Amino acid sequence: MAPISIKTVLISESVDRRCRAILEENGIRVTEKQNMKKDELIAELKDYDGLVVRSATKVTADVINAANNLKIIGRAGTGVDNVDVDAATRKGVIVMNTPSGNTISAAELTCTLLMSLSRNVPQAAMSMKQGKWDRKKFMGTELYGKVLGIVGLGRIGKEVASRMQSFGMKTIGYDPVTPPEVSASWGVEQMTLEQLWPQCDYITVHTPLMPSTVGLLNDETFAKCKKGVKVVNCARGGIIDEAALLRALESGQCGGAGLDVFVEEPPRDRSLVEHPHVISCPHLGASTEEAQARCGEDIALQIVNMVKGKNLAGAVNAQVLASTFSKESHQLIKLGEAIGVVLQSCTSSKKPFSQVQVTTQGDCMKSSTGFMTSAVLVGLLNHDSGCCPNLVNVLSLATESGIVVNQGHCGSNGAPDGVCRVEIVANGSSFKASGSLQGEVPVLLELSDSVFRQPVSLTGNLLFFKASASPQLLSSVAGVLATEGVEIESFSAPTDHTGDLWYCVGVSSLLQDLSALRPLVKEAAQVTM
Ligand SMILES: NC(=O)C1=CN([C@@H]2O[C@H](COP(=O)(O)OP(=O)(O)OC[C@H]3O[C@@H](n4cnc5c(N)ncnc54)[C@H](O)[C@@H]3O)[C@@H](O)[C@H]2O)C=CC1
Ligand SMILES: O=C(O)C(=O)COP(=O)(O)O
Repeated sequence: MAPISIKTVLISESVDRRCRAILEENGIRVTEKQNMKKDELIAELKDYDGLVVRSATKVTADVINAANNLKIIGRAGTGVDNVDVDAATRKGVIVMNTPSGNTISAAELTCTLLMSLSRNVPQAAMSMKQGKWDRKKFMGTELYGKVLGIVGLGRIGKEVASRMQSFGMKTIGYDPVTPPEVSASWGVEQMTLEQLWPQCDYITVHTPLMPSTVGLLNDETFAKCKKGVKVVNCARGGIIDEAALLRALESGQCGGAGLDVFVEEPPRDRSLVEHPHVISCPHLGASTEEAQARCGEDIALQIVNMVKGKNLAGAVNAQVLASTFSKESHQLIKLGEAIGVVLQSCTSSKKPFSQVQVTTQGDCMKSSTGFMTSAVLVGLLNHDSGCCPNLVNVLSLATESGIVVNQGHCGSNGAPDGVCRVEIVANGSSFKASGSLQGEVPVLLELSDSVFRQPVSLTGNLLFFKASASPQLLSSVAGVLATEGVEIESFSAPTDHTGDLWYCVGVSSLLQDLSALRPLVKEAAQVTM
């Protein structure tokens, strides 16, 4: 892929100074501006190519849609729920995070809250500060021998498990993705949530916030738990339903909660924070010097490596891009886009497209099918008014336009290796094109039923026309072009000579108006590559 140019970055939160330093060392201008209201952020962001945030900046659809230069949103941390990733994808903006930089810190805070819940440390410390010496009130329980349920066995869940095992806790858990044998290898027995709830003395949640995890612990599931169960949420506010938690605390069904995160941050409703059995922190899971240094450094390096065309790490919405960071793939993307452009120009009177099928052929294209499909779509949709397709957003743009996209790969079976075949359906008719690389140059091998004798080099100005073969065809076309002051630089004719077929000439400049060709040809289109 052509390197993405990022010249200016806005950092809208307190991100470790290494982030700014690394970006600036690599020629990127950085502005740091914190605590902006939404309108200020919208006004400020229009001048930037990149935005770096933590969890407090709400990068909503209206912020993204107003930021016409924005190419990347970097999250110096894990959760991207404060970023409207779908809106960013539609706008062609890459969203990337640094998912492992703060794992240990979040796991350590979780363990701290579990331990504090078992021994009432924060409440005891407060009472000491008030001059008291209350040994009876803060009687605790051991963690040893107790059961800890871990919901979400990803990076943080795993680290919490191994730490709490060293206290002699039995760790059980649930995760729809992590295989049971994997979690068993780090001492967590997996089971269904129905089986898990009644067994736990403590429950800690470590999932992302998404529709399936909102309210995982609610009135119904609290009722299935042991009376007095203690819960910790160091993941995202709302995974434990806040109203249900308050009710469970008041009824004694829940014996205590450690909360680092809230649905609204800071929470205006203080009922949970002020509850005597709740200990809470102002979203401190990642607030350690080490985690911030890692996340700040990681996000800056990831952006710099992407800008330099080295690799794409941490992208959450642009997986197709990750495999495009090689010289070979740059040329293949050019090929895909060029085939798309040719097809869109030669069928422009027949739009809209309803289907696009992209097939890569031969072993050397095996891992290219995904990005070739996106590249072809970029070429096909490039001229649609109001949409700026790129490899990040083009699949969603195509789906939104009702285009059915299919992709596949086939062996070459004796046919040439390294060919990209495209078939589109527009207004019920099918059109095909295929191309490949000759050296580094993208060439067109076929267009509809015309197989070119001399592959068309997809560079410069190209004039395509459909006509029936005749000995005078080229000289007549050349005559019209000469009248318009346009020189022919190359000519590709089809191998076949029957019926109406496509021809292509490389020209010194595009014609002002194609109508001069109309008496000679059935259809004509011109493109600049
Ligand atoms: N409090 C803080 O400052 C911090 C909070 N976090 C939050 O912690 C959470 C976990 O982070 P990581 O462990 O790094 O993420 P991860 O992606 O490594 O792990 C999340 C796990 O949750 C699982 N999961 C998804 N849906 C589930 C469901 N319905 N039930 C059970 N498991 C489900 C996934 O399969 C995955 O294994 C995230 O929400 C992240 O934003 C992360 C760092 C700091
Ligand atoms: O990384 C995460 O998911 C976090 O919640 C940390 O958030 P923060 O960077 O401290 O605002």
